Amino acid sequence: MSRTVKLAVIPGDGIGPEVVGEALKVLDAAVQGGDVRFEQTPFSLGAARFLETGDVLTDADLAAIASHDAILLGAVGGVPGDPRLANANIERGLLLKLRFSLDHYVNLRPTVVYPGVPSPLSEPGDVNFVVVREGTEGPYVGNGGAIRQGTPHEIANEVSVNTAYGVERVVRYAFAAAAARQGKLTLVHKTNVLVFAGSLWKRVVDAVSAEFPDVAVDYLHVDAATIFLVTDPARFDVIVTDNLFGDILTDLAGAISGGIGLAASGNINPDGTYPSMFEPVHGSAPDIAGKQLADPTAAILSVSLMLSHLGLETEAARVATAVTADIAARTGAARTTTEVGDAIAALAANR
Ligand SMILES: NC(=O)C1=CN([C@@H]2O[C@H](COP(=O)(O)OP(=O)(O)OC[C@H]3O[C@@H](n4cnc5c(N)ncnc54)[C@H](O)[C@@H]3O)[C@@H](O)[C@H]2O)C=CC1
Ligand SMILES: CC(C)CC(=O)C(=O)O
Ligand SMILES: [Mg+2]
Repeated sequence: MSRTVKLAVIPGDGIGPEVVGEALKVLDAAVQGGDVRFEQTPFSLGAARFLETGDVLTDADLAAIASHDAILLGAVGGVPGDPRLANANIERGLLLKLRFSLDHYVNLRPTVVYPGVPSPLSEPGDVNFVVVREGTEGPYVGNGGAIRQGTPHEIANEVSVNTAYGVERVVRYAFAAAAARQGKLTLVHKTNVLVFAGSLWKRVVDAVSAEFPDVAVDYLHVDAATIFLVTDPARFDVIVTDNLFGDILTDLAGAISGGIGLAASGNINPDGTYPSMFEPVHGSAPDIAGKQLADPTAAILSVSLMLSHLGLETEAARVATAVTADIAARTGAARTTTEVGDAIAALAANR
């Protein structure tokens, strides 16, 4: 029986359109000749759209996106410091609004060191872990404000919101992920200083652990976690952490595993009430945009995560295998964004 998947595509800004173009090329190659068809709807959103129209994300945009089965996003955001974007708040008004409105409470960020990949680690070892980052709470909720702004007496607050409901559901997801993997869960927080939020996270992990007796639980303060991600990343299986720590740790995870151009992610609504959204971990990289210098592999691997989420495991594996083969064959010679996409698409089509 044939199946149609409605895919919302948000290429975004900077290198977003470049990497999404290659990711869609690989998606086409991976599903060609099969029973599943991706019906794509492009959405022009991001800094460029804001500068043109003044809109960031309208209610109509959100409703239209929500009516799809899945979302593929490149990256959004302009050149940091661009005064024309000072009041736009693209990241919060677009990216975070999508994550919050579509209840993407699991931000899933796997890290693997692929064979042959140049890693800055002297001994990368068996690096294969996944960060389960909370996606709808923490300091990113926009609960804050400033008084006496612009004066020497300014006070700016940015409150981290952690609810028992929000923490429990992501922790439960992380335990289930660990149980299905190597059976090890590491909570990363800063319980020694952020005592209220930290206490909640710790108590929830302790309580949920009773339901998963086969999962070994570990705890690290976030500063120590950055040490071990560099010196002993093989110790990690599943890391569960809040929105901010997860954001920071996963750029580091990208860097130790061959570069941010390889780091994929899924913003998951595990309940299936809303479409999940897949995107590379990286941003819009204005410094290299338009130069064919971006590595599209992270966006391509995000397509693999999307296919797997949609239950299309054969197609997901086809993309992942093509990426693995391409990475293993990399010689260090520079290739354009398009050349990398073409090579991986050819491998994904060759079966
Ligand atoms: N999910 C999203 O849409 C995100 C958006 N942003 C936004 O992106 C803009 C730029 O942010 P930055 O802090 O510079 O982070 P960034 O991730 O865009 O870039 C950091 C560094 O990584 C490099 N890089 C990123 N992706 C790459 C790729 N695929 N291949 C090769 N090199 C790559 C860039 O050239 C840059 O040197 C900002 O407006 C920021 O707010 C940042 C992070 C995530
Ligand atoms: C712009 C941020 C909200 C997004 C980000 O850096 C991320 O999700 O990794
Ligand atoms: Mg980030």
